[in-house]
Amino acid sequence: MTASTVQLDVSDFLRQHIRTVPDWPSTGVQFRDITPLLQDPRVFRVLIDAFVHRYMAPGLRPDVVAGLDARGFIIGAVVAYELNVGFVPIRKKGKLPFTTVAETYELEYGSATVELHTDAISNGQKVLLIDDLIATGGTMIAGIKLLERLGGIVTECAVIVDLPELGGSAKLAQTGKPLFKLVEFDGE
Ligand SMILES: O=P(O)(O)OC[C@H]1O[C@H](OP(=O)(O)OP(=O)(O)O)[C@H](O)[C@@H]1O
Ligand SMILES: Nc1ncnc2[nH]cnc12
Repeated sequence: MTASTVQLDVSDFLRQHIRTVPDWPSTGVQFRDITPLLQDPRVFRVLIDAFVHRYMAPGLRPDVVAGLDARGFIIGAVVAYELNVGFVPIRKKGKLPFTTVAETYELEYGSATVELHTDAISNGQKVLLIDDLIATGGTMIAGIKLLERLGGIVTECAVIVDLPELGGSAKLAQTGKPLFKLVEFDGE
């Protein structure tokens, strides 16, 4: 069995546990809800292990994991713990108490600002940036900008779900940052 065959099986398995909610939070949005992936301990373990196995490899092992508010925290923190590296939260505006750097970006349904503590990253640290999903790519690219403003090197971005129709993964590819994704929803 080839490695790509194994990855496809995991992808199909995880896809079955993602719920699609039509017209939420607004008309026309097909919301991909990852909470069922977390509810069943067996599924949650398959999900986390898919990330951990990849990033345990010496060439891909980060110095730190950064997670995007809020669903990126759920998986990012567990992956960091399993890799025995630290975890850094990138939060929505107004939540971090210390001095911050900030980036504003557009979403599929609105706009947002994310912030990072100025002492969260050391110069030259290799960072794995994790979120649950990439849609337009605004959140992920804002996260990369924040981490790199502090001297971090974002070696890879990782998500559970890619929505390629919304253009985010193509936009991210233009930045030269690799994207690791487990499930894709395209035109469904
Ligand atoms: O690629 P983009 O178009 O930027 O969209 C992706 C982002 O949107 C969702 O978060 P949301 O802002 O809804 O916040 P939440 O995690 O707090 O629900 C999702 O969890 C990603 O962070
Ligand atoms: N369609 C979608 N489903 C879940 N999270 C999202 N974030 C942005 N677009 C989304």
